[in-house]
Formats: sequence, structure tokens, C-alpha cells
Amino acid sequence: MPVGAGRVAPPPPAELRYGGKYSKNPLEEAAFAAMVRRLPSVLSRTARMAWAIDRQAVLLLAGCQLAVGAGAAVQLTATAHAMRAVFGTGPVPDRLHQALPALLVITVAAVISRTATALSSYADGLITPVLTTEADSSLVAAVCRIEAAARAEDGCADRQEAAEMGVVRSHVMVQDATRLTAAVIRMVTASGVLTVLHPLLLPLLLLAVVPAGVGAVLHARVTYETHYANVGDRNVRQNLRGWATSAKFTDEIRANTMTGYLNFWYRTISERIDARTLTAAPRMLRIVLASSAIGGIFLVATWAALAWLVSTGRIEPAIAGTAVVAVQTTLGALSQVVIYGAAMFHTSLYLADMDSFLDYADRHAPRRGELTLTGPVTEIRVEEAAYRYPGKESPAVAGVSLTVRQGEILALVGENGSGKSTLVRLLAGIFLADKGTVSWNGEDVTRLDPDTLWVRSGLVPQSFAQWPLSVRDNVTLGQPREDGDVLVREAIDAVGLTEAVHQLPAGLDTLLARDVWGGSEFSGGQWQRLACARALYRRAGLLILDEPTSEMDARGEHTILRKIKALSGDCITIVVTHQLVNTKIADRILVMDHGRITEQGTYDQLAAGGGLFADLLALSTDR
Ligand SMILES: Nc1ncnc2c1ncn2[C@@H]1O[C@H](COP(=O)(O)OP(=O)(O)OP(=O)(O)O)[C@@H](O)[C@H]1O
Repeated sequence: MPVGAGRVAPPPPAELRYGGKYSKNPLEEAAFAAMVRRLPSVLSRTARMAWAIDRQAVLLLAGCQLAVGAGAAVQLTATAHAMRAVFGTGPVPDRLHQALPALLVITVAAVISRTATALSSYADGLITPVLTTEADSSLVAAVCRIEAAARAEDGCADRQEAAEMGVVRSHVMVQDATRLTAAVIRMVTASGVLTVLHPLLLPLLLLAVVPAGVGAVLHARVTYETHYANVGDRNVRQNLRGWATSAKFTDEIRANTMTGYLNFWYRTISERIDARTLTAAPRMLRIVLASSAIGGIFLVATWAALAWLVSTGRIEPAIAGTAVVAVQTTLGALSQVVIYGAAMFHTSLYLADMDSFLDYADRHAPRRGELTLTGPVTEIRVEEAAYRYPGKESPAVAGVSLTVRQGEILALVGENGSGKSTLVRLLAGIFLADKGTVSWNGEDVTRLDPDTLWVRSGLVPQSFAQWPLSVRDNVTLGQPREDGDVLVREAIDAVGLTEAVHQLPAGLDTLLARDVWGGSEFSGGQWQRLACARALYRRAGLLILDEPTSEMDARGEHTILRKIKALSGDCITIVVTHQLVNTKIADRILVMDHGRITEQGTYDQLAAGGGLFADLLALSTDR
């Protein structure tokens, strides 16, 4: 077939919707009043979080807000005094002279207000970065804490993505809360002055601002609905962006002409997100127009009322000027209460998502016993263990029983999807069996503290991480020992990497991240050797190697298998492999098929047994 023949347009990305059976849009049931009631709790939550971070800064903030509020009240009252003097009787110089003390008070109050505003933004600057880091770190910690099995549940990733927005919003939380509080204080003081001038003015002003408040909350609601509808797509887009732009996949993308599809895919999903956002735009416009029109009518009524009060002598002309300033100040403060109230309400929606995810993480945190093992692990026993992944019809491991002891090398073989990696997860206590038991030294793993298991194990998983850390940290995984680099070098030597490390610009200190400035890179097989070095460095009682040599050359594979054999006396070793010749190092081989152990024995027994192992062995040599 000629190049390019028979090509058709690429399929569009699948339509993704957050909000399936695992999640619920909180706005679907929330009434307007209920949403407004949320504000005090968000404010107090913000205050508590800030208090825990920097009490002095919170006190400074509170003091500044009070100063700003008091400053506004003093300025208004002094304005009234100054106006009376200016519009009074007598020669102009005398009147100005009389107004001077009030003008001085206005100036001092203005200076205090502005200084307080500057200081409160300084205090906000002290709290916000720490608050954001706290929110971010608690999210990362929660994700790391979740039971591995729960992360496979549908909706977990989307909940996490929705929660990320809570972290983003925490950046403006203190600022919005401060501005809202300042506006409330200014509004209370200014409206107090206004009420003294005439009781009719305040209710009219309130009517002018309430529609804007309702409008702002409805606006926030629509924005959130759009955000909610886009969560699934955003999650996938973010993942795809990472894959499309990572240097690790450059070769595959280029040589398989995938660039066009990736661009199309990325653009299509972005356009889908944009389309949802644009669909919401007319609704937003209608909300803003309606609320502005209704508010505008009441505002005109307020000014008309003021004119009427002055013209009918109900307010002295000398006081009218103060009334104008008071109306303006109250209006400004009321508008800010509305704007920042809506912003806080908006934030509360995202924080609710973050809370919901943190609750989810808490509910799915390991609930195991606190027993600890005292000595090394000498026996792992599995009895009738079964495990089914969430959403799967059939179990990945179905009724498996086995016992493995210290000093033994056990090999797990079987066709793809037969359950080897899942069994390994059960043996290591990463997953807990749905049925049956797994015990270490006679203790059920559900009763043991997970750390007591994992401090005794070393695992090379099928897809191991290529950490963007130094060579040393890639071996120690951040758990150095007292003897400096002795064990690190030993592990590196055991996997035949000494020369490769020697050639790196900074030896053990070299950063293994080509994408990062100053970083170097290993080849695929060298990375796999490094992953084995990690497991050897741990000197673990349980050594699990899932396809440990799949990318290695024959010499590397030979070196590592010999090392594993040499170390096997002190530990339980489990090797998962498709290279059947490698199972020769094992004392016992288990063959898995559809989640069950169907054969077991030594290499020679199984090779001559005429079962699945013999079949696979024959296929591996039939070329
Ligand atoms: N995270 C997961 N979520 C859902 N199903 C999974 C998950 N991991 C594995 N499975 C399913 O469980 C079954 C067993 O998978 P497992 O990875 O244990 O097989 P394996 O024998 O290690 O396969 P391979 O030789 O390909 O590595 C397969 O049907 C697979 O689709």
C-alpha cells in the first residue's frame, strides 16, 4: 500500500463528563439563600487558616480593617462639620478658618486609612503564599495517602482535578476576605452616618445594590457550572499536554507522524471547553444587564430622594454635600461587599470541591492495624486470595494460595493480563485482598501497619519511575544511610552501572533529567539497571522484581540475575518475567492463567510437563 493511501480523518476525542455516579454538582440543589449563608463559614474558615499561619499578620490585618472603617466614619463626620462651616454665614476667610480643624481631621484620617490599606496588603502578602502552599501540600499529601486500590476507582482523578482549583483559589482567599471585611466595616460606618442624615436614604441605597449582589452570585454560579462541566476534559487535556510536550515521547511522536493528531486532539478538546464557556456568555450578559438595570433604577430613585429631601428643607443645604459624600461612600462600600461577597462565595464552591476530595482521601486512607513486625520477614502466606479491580467484571486474581519463605526465589510467569502484577501487589500489601488472606510471618497484612511491610520490601515495578533527581537520590530514593555513598556505589556496581555513572558530568550528583537545565540522561536499559540498584540498596527482606531486565542487554541481565541469586539467601525473592530462560534461577515457578495458579514446579519439571509453561517455552524458541 502506498504511503498515505486509505487514510481517513482522525476520530474526535471521546466526550468526557465529570458528574457521573461518583460526583454531584453542589449547585444543582443549592438555593440562593443557602449559598449566601455559606459566606460566614468561608470567612471564618479563612480566618482560622490564616490564624494558624501567622497570628501577628492576622491581628495586623484586623487592626487595619478597623482603622480603615473608623477612618471612613471620621472622614464623613468631619466632612459634615467642614460643610456646615463652609456654607455658614460670615466672611469667607472666617468660614474657612472655622472649617480648618475639620479639614485637618479629614487629612489625618485619610493618611491613616491609606497607611492601614498599605499595611493590610503587606499582611496579606505574609499570609497568602503560606496558605497556598499549605492547601497545595495538603492536597499532595492526601493523594499520596490514598490506598492504591482507591486510585483505580472511577472519578478519583476528576475529583482530584476539581480539588486543584481550590488550591488555585486559595491564592486570592485572604485578599477577598480582607476586602469583604473592609467593605462591610466601611458600609456599616458610612450607612450609620447616612441614617443620621436621613433614615430614608439607606433603604433606598440597599435596594440599589441588592440586584447587583444577586447578579454577582448568579454570575459566579454560571462560571462554576461551566468550570464543572469542563473538569473531565481539562483533566485529559492536561495529561495529554504533558505527554505531547515531554521529551521522553519525542521519538515516538515524530517517527509515527503523530504530531498532527496530537495537535488536532488538543485543539478539539480545547475548543470543546471554549464552546461550553462561550455558551455561558449570553446567560452571563443577561444576568449583568438585568441586575444593572434594576440597580440603576433604585440608584436614580436614591438621588431623586436626596434632591427632594433638600428641596423640601428636610435636609439642610449645608448637610446635602455630606449626604452626597455619604451616599457615594456607602454605595462604593455596598458594591464592594457585593463584589467580594460573590468572590468569596465563588471561592467557597471550589473549596467545597477541595474539601470533598480531602474527605474522599480520608475515607480511602489506609485503615489497617497498627501491629509491627519485629524481625525480618521470613514467610509470606497467601490463602484463597482474590482481587477484582473497580468496575471490572472478573477478578484479576481469583482464589490464589501459596507460601514463600526466606531464602527462596519464586518466579511468576503467565500470559499478559493473567494477574501476575496484581498478585505481586497483594503479596507486598499494596492492595488488600477482597477475599482470602495474605499474611507476613503469620500476621494478616490488614492488621499490620503498612510501613512495617514496606520498610522491609524493595520493588522494581514493571513501569518504574525515572525520577528527575540526582543519581544518588535515584538509588536511595531520599533515604540515605549513615555510611555515605558506600552502599550506593555497591548497588550501582552490582547492576554494572559504575562506568556509566563515572562518565556523567557530576558522577553521583548528576541530575537525571534531560528536560531540566543542567540535567543528563540515561538510556532505557541504564534506567532499568538503576531501578534494580534501588531495590538492591534497600537490603530488603522481600525483593520483588516485575520484568526487571526487559530492556537490558544480555550482559546486564546476566549480571543482575547472578546478583539476585547471590543475595537470595537472606530474603524472599519474587521475579515476574516473560523471559522464561530467566526462571532457571528460581527455586519454584508459578504459572498463572486467568488469575489462578495453574502449574508450579522447577524449570525442568515445567519444561517437560506439557502444560502452558512448556507451550510458552516452545513459542519463545520457535522463530
Ligand atoms: N489499575 C487497573 N485497573 C483496572 N484493571 C486493571 C488494572 N491493572 C490491571 N488490571 C486488569 O487486571 C488483570 C490482570 O492484570 P495484571 O497487570 O495483574 O496482569 P499481568 O499478568 O501482570 O500482565 P502483563 O504480563 O501484561 O504485565 C488484567 O485483566 C488487567 O486488565
